[in-house]
Amino acid sequence: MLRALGGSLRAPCTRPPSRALPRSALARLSSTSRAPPPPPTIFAPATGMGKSAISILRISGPDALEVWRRMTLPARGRTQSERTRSEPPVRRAVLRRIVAPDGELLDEGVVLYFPPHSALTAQPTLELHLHGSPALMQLLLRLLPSLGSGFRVAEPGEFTRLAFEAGKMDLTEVEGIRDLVEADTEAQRKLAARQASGQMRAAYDSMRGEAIEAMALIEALIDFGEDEGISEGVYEQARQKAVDLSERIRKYLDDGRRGEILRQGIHLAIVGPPNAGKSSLLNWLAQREAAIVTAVPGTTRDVVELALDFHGFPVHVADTAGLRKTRDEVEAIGIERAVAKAETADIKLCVLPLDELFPSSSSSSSSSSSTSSTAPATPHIDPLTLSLIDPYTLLVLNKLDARGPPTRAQLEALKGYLRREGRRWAGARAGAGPREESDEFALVSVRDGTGLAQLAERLKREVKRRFELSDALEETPIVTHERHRRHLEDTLSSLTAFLELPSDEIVLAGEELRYAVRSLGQITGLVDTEEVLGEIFRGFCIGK
Ligand SMILES: Nc1nc2c(ncn2[C@@H]2O[C@H](COP(=O)(O)OP(=O)(O)OP(=O)(O)O)[C@@H](O)[C@H]2O)c(=O)[nH]1
Ligand SMILES: [Mg+2]
Repeated sequence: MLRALGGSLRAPCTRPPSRALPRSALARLSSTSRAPPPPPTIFAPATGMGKSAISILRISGPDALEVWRRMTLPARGRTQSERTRSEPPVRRAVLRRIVAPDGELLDEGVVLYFPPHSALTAQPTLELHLHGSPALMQLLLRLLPSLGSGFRVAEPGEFTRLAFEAGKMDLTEVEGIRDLVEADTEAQRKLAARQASGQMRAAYDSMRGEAIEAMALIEALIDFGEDEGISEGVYEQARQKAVDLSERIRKYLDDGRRGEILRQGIHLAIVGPPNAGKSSLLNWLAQREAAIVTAVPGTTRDVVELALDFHGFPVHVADTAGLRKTRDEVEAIGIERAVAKAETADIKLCVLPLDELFPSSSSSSSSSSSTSSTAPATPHIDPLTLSLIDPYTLLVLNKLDARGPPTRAQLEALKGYLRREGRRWAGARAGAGPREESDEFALVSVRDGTGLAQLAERLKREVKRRFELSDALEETPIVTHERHRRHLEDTLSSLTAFLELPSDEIVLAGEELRYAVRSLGQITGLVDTEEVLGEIFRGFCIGK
């Protein structure tokens, strides 16, 4: 709706003068082509479009004060001096009557004025704080264009783009604000706030500073080296700077993609053989009947996904089809999807039913404690399930209620079996003593709830260990966007190329360092950003 309105209100674009035009037309056009056209005055609701206590309409551009002059009047009972005020006070809330250009009273609200130097957009900016009526907002959006041809509805992210173009924000801060608006959970909010506050800008600016220093040394060698007898250690100094910077960038890149994963959500897959209790576990995590549970093995066919706020972390949980050999075409597709999900998951919960894991003891489930003296049967896990167990997999042994807790000897046998099969899993430690056993396997009964609180606690520890941010950026270097990672990788390969060059290839060396400086500048938007700007600002809502 808003987009369509904006499209129809867009100012017609001015074309450059054509040679075929008659003289008079050319003269007219050339007089206007000398000065760039004035920027438009853009407007949009800064708050949601639903009913609310207050909604804010933001207007920014050279003609913003026209709205004050033609669509506001002093509030009832105000002094004479306020009646005659032609300009609003700067950055001070004033109560005004809001009127249509034809004089009809529309509302009474608070008006705030930011002159160019204190407005983020660097343009005169007015905010009307109105009663939160969608009808009123719609009406104002229709009325504003009648104030002049320069008025139009803002495009998504246009206010922020003006702030970027005015140098009031860099690209990382812009992305941080967008992420803050999009944040669903506490961890995402924290990450976005860190970025929006300029922490990452500072880090990337200082990296760029280091690259510039190295480049300046090489440039000095190129310009003056031989003639002016610049001291010998200069090339070595530049090399050392490049080595240090490469090290720093490697630390950033080696973050396990924590930032990107946190922003987009942690992917958790529940995998395991059929009938293990995977869907039951999903339902417990979701606290609702999200997936079908039956006693029929192979109940879940497709991936069932849901998004959770898990202790402040955004988690996408996927319940998957039970893994087994099958001739059933539909089930086989489900299993393929399950494997694909598991392979791209950040964390896996592999659910193994105790009664199938230790088959020989199933007949003596009631006397499991007495079986500890006899050698336990070798546990068995289906090869497909086995192949998915990796250091990011928590092993969940389910159906504790049905067969009693496994003996220590059985758990040792299970560990031995997994190790012989070359599997490592989250919490597995060589020679771990009994005290760590609770970390190695989660023993649960999803049916009666035994062990589930401990499992949730264990999962929380795993998520925090891998994704929690420390407050200081240098302690937990983190890359939040794929775009930043790409530029950092480019920087690193330029620095590596520089370091591999023989010292007499000084011109090429200078060129490689220039590439490095350029790639770092692209992260914050200092250079060559036009192609990425559209991409970044498109992600904003109208009014930001
Ligand atoms: N005794 C017992 N039964 C359980 C437990 N957890 C699940 N079940 C039962 O095991 C059966 C299978 O449970 P599901 O959650 O559907 O198992 P699944 O792993 O999703 O099975 P598929 O979708 O077939 O792969 C159901 O009858 C559940 O009620 C448990 O802790 N103890
Ligand atoms: Mg299931």
